[in-house]
Amino acid sequence: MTTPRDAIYAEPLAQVSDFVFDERVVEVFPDMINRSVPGYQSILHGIKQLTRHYAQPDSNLYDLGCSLGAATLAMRQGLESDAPAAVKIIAIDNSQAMIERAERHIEGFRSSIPVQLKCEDIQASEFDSASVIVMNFTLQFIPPEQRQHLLERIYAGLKPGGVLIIAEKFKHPSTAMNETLIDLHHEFKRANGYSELEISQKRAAIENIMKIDTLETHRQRLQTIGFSEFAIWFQCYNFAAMLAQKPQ
Ligand SMILES: C[S@@+](CC[C@H](N)C(=O)[O-])C[C@H]1O[C@@H](n2cnc3c(N)ncnc32)[C@H](O)[C@@H]1O
Ligand SMILES: O=C(O)C(=O)C[C@]1(C(=O)O)C=C[C@H](O)C=C1
Repeated sequence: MTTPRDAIYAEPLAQVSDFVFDERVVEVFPDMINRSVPGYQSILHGIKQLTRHYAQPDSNLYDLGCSLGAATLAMRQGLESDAPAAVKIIAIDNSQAMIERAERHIEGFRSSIPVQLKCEDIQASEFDSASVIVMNFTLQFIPPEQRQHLLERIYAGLKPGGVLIIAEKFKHPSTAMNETLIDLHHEFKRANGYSELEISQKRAAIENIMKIDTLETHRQRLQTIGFSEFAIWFQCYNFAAMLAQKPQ
C-alpha cells in the first residue's frame, strides 16, 4: 500500500501533546510504522508463519489493536493455502478512524477466510475459543497496571495449545545497554529520513502513553498467568516479538 509520507512531527511544535491514533496518523500510518519499527515487515512475515503453524479448526483468531489490518492480512495469508475448517479472524481497534480505513483495506483482498472488524476497547472485548491471538505493538499502549488483567482474560479465552503473539518495544534492564539500543533505534529512524526534531518530538509524544516493560517482565507475567512455553522469536535493537503457549 503506498501512503503519504509521515511528517507529523516535522515542524517545531510549541507544545507536543500525547500521541493519538487519529485521522492524521491513519493517513500516514503505513509509512510511519515502516520507518519507525525495525523489522516490522519481518515480524508480519513471522505472524503469517506462526498463524499457519498454530491455527486450530473451529477456532477464532484475534488481532488486537489491528490498526489498518496489516497483521490480520498476514494471518489470513498464512491460512490461505490450507486453512483449518471453520476459522474466523476477529480484528479489534478502539480508533474509529483506523477501523474505517482497515475495512476498506481488507475488502481490497479476496479470501475465503472471514474477517470481522470491531471498534472497541480490547479491555472490554470478549475472547472465545481462540487458537491464535496477536498483539502487534498494542500491549505497550495499555496502562501497565492493567496489563496483567487483560492478559489473564486473553489466556482464559485461548483453547488448550493456543498461542499469544506479542510484539513490543522494550526496555533493557541495564541503563547503559538501554541507551545503546535507543541510540541504534534513533540511527535507524535517521537513516529512514526522520530529522532530529521529528525523532525528539515523537519521543515526547509517546513518553506518557507508551510505558514499556523489560522482556523479563513480559516473560514472568506470562508464566505467572499460566503460559507454559515462551520464546522470543525476533529482536532488533529495542524491539522484540514473543510467543507464549497455553498448555495442551
Ligand atoms: C502501533 S498500533 C498497532 C499496529 C498494528 N497491530 C499493525 O500490525 O500494523 C497500536 C494500535 O492499538 C490501538 N489501541 C491502543 N489501545 C487500544 C485499546 N485499549 N483497545 C483497542 N485498540 C487499542 C491503537 O488505536 C492503534 O491502532
Ligand atoms: O516511533 C517510535 O519511536 C516508536 O516507538 C514506534 C511506535 C511503536 O513502537 O509502536 C510508536 C507509535 C506508533 O507510531 C508506531 C510505532
